[in-house]
Amino acid sequence: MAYQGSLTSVQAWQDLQQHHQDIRDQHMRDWFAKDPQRFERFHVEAAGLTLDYSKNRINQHTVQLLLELAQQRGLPGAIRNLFQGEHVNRSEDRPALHTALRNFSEREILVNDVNIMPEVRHTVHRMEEFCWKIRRNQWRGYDNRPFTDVVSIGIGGSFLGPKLASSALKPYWDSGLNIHYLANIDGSHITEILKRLDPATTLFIVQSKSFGTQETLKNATACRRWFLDNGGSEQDLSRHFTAVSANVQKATEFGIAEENIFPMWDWVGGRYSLWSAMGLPLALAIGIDNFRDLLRGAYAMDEHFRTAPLAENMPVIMALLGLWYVNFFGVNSHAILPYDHYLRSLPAHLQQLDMESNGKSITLDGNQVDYHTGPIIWGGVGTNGQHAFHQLLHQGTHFSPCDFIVPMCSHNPIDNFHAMLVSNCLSQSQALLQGKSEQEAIEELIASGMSKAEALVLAPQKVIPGNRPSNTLYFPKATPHTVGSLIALYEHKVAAQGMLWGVNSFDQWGVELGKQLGNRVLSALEGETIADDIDGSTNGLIRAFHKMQQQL
Ligand SMILES: O=P(O)(O)OC[C@H]1O[C@H](O)[C@H](O)[C@@H](O)[C@@H]1O
Repeated sequence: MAYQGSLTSVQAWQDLQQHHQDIRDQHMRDWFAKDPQRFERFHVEAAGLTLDYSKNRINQHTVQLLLELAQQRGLPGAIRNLFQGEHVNRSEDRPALHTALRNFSEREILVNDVNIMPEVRHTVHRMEEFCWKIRRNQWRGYDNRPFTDVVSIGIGGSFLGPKLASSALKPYWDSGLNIHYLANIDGSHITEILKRLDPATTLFIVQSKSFGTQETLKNATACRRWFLDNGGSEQDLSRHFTAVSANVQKATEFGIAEENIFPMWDWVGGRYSLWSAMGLPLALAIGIDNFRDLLRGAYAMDEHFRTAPLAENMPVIMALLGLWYVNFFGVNSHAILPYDHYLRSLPAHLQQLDMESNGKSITLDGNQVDYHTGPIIWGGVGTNGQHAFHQLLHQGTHFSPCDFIVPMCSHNPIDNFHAMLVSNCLSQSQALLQGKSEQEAIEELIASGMSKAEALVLAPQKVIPGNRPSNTLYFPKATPHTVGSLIALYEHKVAAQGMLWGVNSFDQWGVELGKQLGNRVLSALEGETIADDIDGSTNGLIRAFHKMQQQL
C-alpha cells in the first residue's frame, strides 16, 4: 500500500543513508576505469528512447537499495492507482487521467463508473474535422480568404505543453499556417503579435481549463476588441473565435459559440493537458495524423511505465536517481539540457511540470515532510549554455545533476553541424564526469610552454573536480512519436517522484495566494495612494508606480 508512514522511517532509506556515507567520496572516473561494462549495465530503452545513466554516482548496490525503497514505498501499487483512475489528486478529489487521452488500447477507463474513452475519441474526431476544415480552407475568415494565422491564448499548462510540442515539431508544420502563442499579461507581447496580423485571416483559440484565468481572459478580451475595431463584426466572431475549456458555461458567457468549444475535463491536470484539445494549435500546424503519432509515442511510454519491472522502468529509474541526489546528496536543482534547437522550450515546460507538481512540503496525509521534495528545474539549449552557465556546472560549489537530451540525427543535416553539436553534448557530460586533477592541469600548462613555477600558480584555477552526475537521453530523431514519449517520460518521472515523496503531484494550491493578493494590489495601483492593509514594501512599490505613471 502506497504512502504509508514516513519516507524516512522506511528501512531502505536508512540503508541508503549508510550507503551514501560509504560511496560519497568515490570518483566515477575510477568506477569507469574498473568497469568497462558500466554503459551496458546502466542504460535502458523504452518507447524509442534510450537512457544512459552510467554517469551517475551509483553502483549496483545503490540501484538495488533505490529499488527496495521504491518497493517499500509501494510504488507499483501507486502506479496502478494512477492508471486505474483512483482519486490520486486527493485535495481536489479527482483522478489524474491524462493517460486516457492517449489510450490506444481497448481498455475502458472509468470515471464515476462511466467509461470516458468514447468521449475522448469523439473529441479527437472533432479536432480532426476542425483541422481538416481549416487546413483545407473549408472554414475561412469573414471576407472568405483562408486563415493565415492562429493565435493561441492561454497560460501555464494551457500554453507550455502546446508551445513546446509546436516548436519541437516545427519540421512537420505543413499547413502554411503561422501559430502564435499569447500567454503573459503584457501589453507589449499582445501588441507585437497583433501588429503583424490581419483580423480577416486570423483564427483565435482561447485555451483555459477553468475559463477564469486573469491573463487569458484579459488577452482574449483585447483580441476580440482588436478584431472588432479592425474590420470584424459581431456576426463574424463565431468564425474567428474558438475555445478549449472544461467550463462551457463561462466560455459561452464570454461569447464563444457553443459549437466552437472543445471540451476539457477535471480529470486532466493543466500541465498534463497537451494531449487533449489543448493541443489544437499544434494539430492545426502538423495535422491530425502527426498529432496522433505524438499521442502514440506517449502511449508507448505509458505502457512501459505501467508494465515494465521497476529495475527496467525508465521513468522510475530517473525518479530514483533524482531522489538519490535531492535526499542524500542535498542537491536542490536539476538541469535540463536539450541539444536540439527544436527542443529549446523543453526546460520551460518541465519547470511547470516538475515544480508545480512536486514543489510541495505537505504529504498527502497532511503532514509536514521531513525531507526535501522536488528540485529547482532549470536549463537551456546546448551549446549556448556552455558559453554561459556551464562554468558553474563544472567548477561551482553547487552541483546540479543534468539531463543531456540529444537526437542522433538532425532534421537539417547540413555540413557536419550535427556531429559538432553531438560532440559538444557528449564531451560536456564527459567533462562533468572526469574533471581535471591539479596534476593534469600542471602538466598541461607546462606542455603549453609555461614554466613550472607559473604552472603551479595557475593550476588550482584550472582544476575541475568532476564526479558530477548526468543522464544522457538519446533517440534517432525528434519525431512526433519520440517527442510524445519524451514528454510522457518526464510526466511519469515526476509522478513517480511524487509517489515516493508522498506528495500530491496533481494540485497547485501554492499559486493561489499571489492571485488573491493580485486583485487587491491592482485596485491600489489603479486608485488609492495609501493602502493601509498592505505591507510597507509593497506600498512603497505602489507609490513608485503612481509617481512614475504621473511623470510620463
Ligand atoms: O487553463 P487555465 O484554467 O486557464 O489555467 C492555467 C494555469 O493557471 C493556474 O494558475 C495553474 O498554475 C496552472 O496549472 C494552469 O495550467
